[in-house]
Formats: sequence, C-alpha cells, structure tokens
Amino acid sequence: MGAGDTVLRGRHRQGHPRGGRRGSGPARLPAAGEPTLSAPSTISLHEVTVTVDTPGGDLVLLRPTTVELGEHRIALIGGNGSGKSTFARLLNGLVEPTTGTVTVNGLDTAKDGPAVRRQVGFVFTNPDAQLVMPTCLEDIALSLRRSVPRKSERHAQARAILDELGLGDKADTSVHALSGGQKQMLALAGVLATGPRVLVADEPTTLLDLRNTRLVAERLFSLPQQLVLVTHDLELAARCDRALVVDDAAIVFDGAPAEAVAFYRDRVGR
Ligand SMILES: Nc1ncnc2c1ncn2[C@@H]1O[C@H](COP(=O)(O)OP(=O)(O)OP(=O)(O)O)[C@@H](O)[C@H]1O
Repeated sequence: MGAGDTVLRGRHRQGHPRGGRRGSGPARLPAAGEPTLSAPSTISLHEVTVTVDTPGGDLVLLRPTTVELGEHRIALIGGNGSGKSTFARLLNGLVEPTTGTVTVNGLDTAKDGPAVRRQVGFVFTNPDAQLVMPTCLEDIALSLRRSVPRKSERHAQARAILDELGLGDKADTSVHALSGGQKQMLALAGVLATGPRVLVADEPTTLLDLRNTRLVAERLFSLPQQLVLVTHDLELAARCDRALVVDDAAIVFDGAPAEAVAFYRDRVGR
C-alpha cells in the first residue's frame, strides 16, 4: 500500500462517492510475478475531520471524509500543504480525528493507538526522524525487541537484515554516517522488522537521488504488506492499485491511478 480479490473487494464495498469524486476506470490488476497481499487489511475512515487550533482560529486540515482502503497499494497525491500527511498520519494514530473514527482491521486509532501502531508501520520522508539508536545494528535490533527476546538471537537477525540491505559492513557504524539512500533503506528495514501488516510511507523518496529512489521504490513495491504511499512521484503513484488526489484538505478524486494522475495534472494545469 497485493491485489486480485482484495483490490475489487475494497472498491465494491465503497460503491459510491464518499469523500470525493470516484474514478470510473478499472482497478489496476497485478502483473505476473508481482507479490500478493500477505494479510488483507481494511482501513476505514468514517466521517473523519481534522481541525487544529491556531492563533488565527480553527484551521481545517481534513474536511469530512469517509473512505475504505483495502487494496494492496494505495497512492496519495496532491500539492504541497493539501493534507496528504495529515491523512497518512491518521492511519496509525499519529494524528487523531477531531470528529469521526479511523479504524484499521477494526481497531480504533484513537482508542487502541499502541495496537494500531503494531499493525501499521510508518516511514517518514526524513529517515533521521526514525533512526534513533547510535549504530545500524542497534537500530534494527531495537525493532526486533518484541519478537526476539534473546539479545544474541536479536543481533544475529539484525546482522542478517543488514547483510540483505548490503549494509553488512556498517553494523557498528553510526546511523548518521550513512548516505541519505542508505539511511532510508535502514529506516524502512527497521519499520519492517517490527512486522507490520500495513506500511504507510510519507514521501519516502523525496530526499533521494534517482538511483536511491529506484532502490527504495523497488523495495516498497516488492513488499507483501499493504502500502499507503504519499508521493509527488507520479510514476510511483501510477504503479499503485488505487490513487487518491488530495486538495485543500479533501479527497477530490479517488480511483484508478492513471485517471487520478490525469485528474491531478489537469487540475494543476500541466
Ligand atoms: N498541527 C498543525 N497545526 C497547524 N497547521 C498544520 C498542522 N499540521 C498541518 N498543518 C497545515 O495543514 C496543511 C496540510 O498539511 P499536510 O502536512 O497534511 O500537507 P501535505 O499535503 O502533506 O504537504 P506536503 O506535500 O508539503 O508535505 C498545511 O498547510 C500545514 O501547514
């Protein structure tokens, strides 16, 4: 956020425009050899709004939105400040709704925050926001602490993960000594090591060069987890199964990615 029945189920349940205009095109179906969704999840927003107090008065960050997300990969696209991160942060309880409810597999993000966050991993634009331990090995080991109680086993698994990333020789290196691309791959691996069913990635390639954008994108698109991807990269959005266009704190289009991208380009006049 890999499809088949899951793609169609999420779309059929919704059935009519709720929270925005629906696209009419067919859902994108997975190509042969693509990973399939490991454990279908359902993310539901029911009459959700987000408003914050500011010195200038109430500021609406999300207008009333009802939407259900069940596809393997869902893109959120839209201009700067449109409300994409607000929407993304609602999905793991980083932002709580002012009104309405957000549930992930039946868990309410406002009431069951820790349980939701065990199911929904979040990758930030800037990996420095989530690499918290001094060394690469310790950072991955931190993510494994729940699932692997024994320290020696935890460190062995962390080393194996670093080897897979091509960072085996960086185990004892400071996380701050990595390149931007290496940091983002490490941050992503750290989130995945917690075993989430859903991954929300908020512009994970925005700070990366072309090569690292591709590396991170290939990793994201090879995952069996549901992926919700906030991105300004319209090529990545087009590879998803469904895309939502966010503008002025509302979902203004929701449907097939090619149509969503066309809608967005048209809206910004290019
Ligand atoms: N806690 C907050 N208090 C006040 N304003 C906020 C708060 N959070 C977000 N905003 C404002 O709400 C608007 C939407 O922010 P959001 O981060 O969701 O946009 P975005 O679409 O992710 O933008 P970008 O593409 O630039 O990252 C912005 O104008 C932002 O400044």
